[in-house]
Amino acid sequence: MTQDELKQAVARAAIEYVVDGEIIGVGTGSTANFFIDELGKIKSRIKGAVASSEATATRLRGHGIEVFDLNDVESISVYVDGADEINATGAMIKGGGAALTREKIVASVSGKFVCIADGSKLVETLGKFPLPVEVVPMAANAVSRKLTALGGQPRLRTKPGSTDAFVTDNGGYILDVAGLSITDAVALESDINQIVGVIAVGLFARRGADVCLLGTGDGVKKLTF
Ligand SMILES: O=C[C@H](O)[C@H](O)[C@H](O)COP(=O)(O)O
Repeated sequence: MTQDELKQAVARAAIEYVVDGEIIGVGTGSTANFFIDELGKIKSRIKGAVASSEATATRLRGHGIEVFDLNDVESISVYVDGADEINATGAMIKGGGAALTREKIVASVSGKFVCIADGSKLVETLGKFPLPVEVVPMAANAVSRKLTALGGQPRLRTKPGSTDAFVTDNGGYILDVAGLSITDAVALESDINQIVGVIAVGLFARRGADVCLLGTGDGVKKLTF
């Protein structure tokens, strides 16, 4: 199976977690897009969705799914999203698609986090994928120095084909931090959160996934944490 076929398989499997009549939290990225397309096929079963990015909101609306402002929602039963890396404890690196901050917010108010990923995302130790850190633009260099002191090699994310800084939905910049071998994800998440100027770090450790649907050549494997 191709990587897209694996992503589509886990997206289809995630429909099992949809609670009829409820508002569902929806992540961002290519795997989440397959899930949105599957949601579109059963949109009559749900009340609507809370999106983790403008791109996800646009795709949801394209399927005729109502998108709710999180401030107008009391609770979310299930949040479905991809990951850049996930380890055996359900801790993840996220933010490859620049949506880490809103993803973390929606995940934090959701009852169950269902991660959907192709098998290549399961790793023994987090950190081979550069860790995204969203920062207040004026603090980019100051935060970079602190991340270097933590042993990382931060690089400012730029727009494709440009040297201009990429700007997130929230008006932030992203530092992608390479060179980290993350053995204590909870501690590192807390340390980076403490750095003044950091908006959010793409380390989902304190609030990791509850379930991971992993697409492999042998079918969809379900990991629970
Ligand atoms: O910011 C984007 C999200 O964290 C994505 O879930 C993550 O980057 C994985 O994306 P994809 O499913 O495209 O590999």
